[in-house]
Amino acid sequence: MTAFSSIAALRDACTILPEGDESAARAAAARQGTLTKPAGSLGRLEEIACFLARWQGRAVPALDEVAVLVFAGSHGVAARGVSAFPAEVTAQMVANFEAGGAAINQLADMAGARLCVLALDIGRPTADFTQGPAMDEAQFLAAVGAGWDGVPPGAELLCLGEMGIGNTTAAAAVAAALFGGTGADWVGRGTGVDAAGLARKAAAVDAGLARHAGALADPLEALRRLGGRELAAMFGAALSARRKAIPVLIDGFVCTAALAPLARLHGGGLSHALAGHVSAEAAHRELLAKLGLRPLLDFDMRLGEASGACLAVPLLRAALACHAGMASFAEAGVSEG
Ligand SMILES: Cc1cc2ncn([C@H]3O[C@H](COP(=O)(O)O)[C@@H](O)[C@H]3O)c2cc1C
Ligand SMILES: O=C(O)c1cccnc1
Repeated sequence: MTAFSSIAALRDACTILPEGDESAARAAAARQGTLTKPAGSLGRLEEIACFLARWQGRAVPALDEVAVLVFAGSHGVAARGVSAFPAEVTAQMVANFEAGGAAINQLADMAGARLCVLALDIGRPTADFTQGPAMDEAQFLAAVGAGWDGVPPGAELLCLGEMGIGNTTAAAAVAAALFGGTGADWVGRGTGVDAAGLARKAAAVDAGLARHAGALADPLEALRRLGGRELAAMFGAALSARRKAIPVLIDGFVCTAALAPLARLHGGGLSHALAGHVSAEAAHRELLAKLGLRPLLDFDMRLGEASGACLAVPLLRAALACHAGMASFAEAGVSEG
């Protein structure tokens, strides 16, 4: 049983989205106005406190339960020489996640977050999208459903990330389908391909865009035909989080491209999400700009795995420490301006 029995049912779920708790957001903003600091002086920390209030539905939000979900998938397009690493690294890294040896294990620990890794049929790559749809409808809905089901109900914040050799090519193809342009506009070095590898990536994206041209006006079809299981799962998880009133931290280029169809289907589709960082992957800055997302960090990271999302968690904790812990002018006996 998957969460969605058809693409039409999934599309319906994407078009009617809760807008968050306006009164909790207002109460948080009012509280910020009473705290012992000049109005607005904590800048984005204040915005973050109000954002978390809106999406958690309480004036004083908490981050006791932070979940990190990393989805792994295998890509048919990897056979086209689009990555600096062989496809088997995906399964090897899943084992590394399980053994605690990857970057995300350390960053999730440091962030006080619970890491969950979900491998999605990694023994069975998607189809090469230059030849046909990456996933058939059943495969796509199963992956979206795995993401939907993977969100822990009690989470107060969800960090999303991925592992999948070749997936910066899939992400570039999805971004090009949603926002226009050619492969060259959206591909980057990924794991570190050379100039010839970069040209192969651009050519693969262009071939995919041409192959699926008639179907790409539909954001869900773009994700199904050009994406991958871990991208579809991140999309499903972000949609589920929206329904469960759980705010989301987006990771890098791949994660952003995976969630972008939600913004294309619904104007405010990603208003429950913050961009944890801007990745060094070439087109991430542009993709965030297209989505109106301003990254929290700009750290030259280009890893994926939810690493950039996790690294931003302490900023959210800092926002809430001030929001919950500061005294008001009245409590502290400080004169107001
Ligand atoms: C050891 C290793 C660990 C990783 N962790 C994340 N990625 C990242 O690199 C991959 C995307 O880059 P490309 O499109 O060039 O293959 C994804 O698996 C992504 O999560 C890794 C890549 C490698 C090699
Ligand atoms: O920004 C990303 O998501 C990214 C960049 C390089 C490799 N893998 C992921």
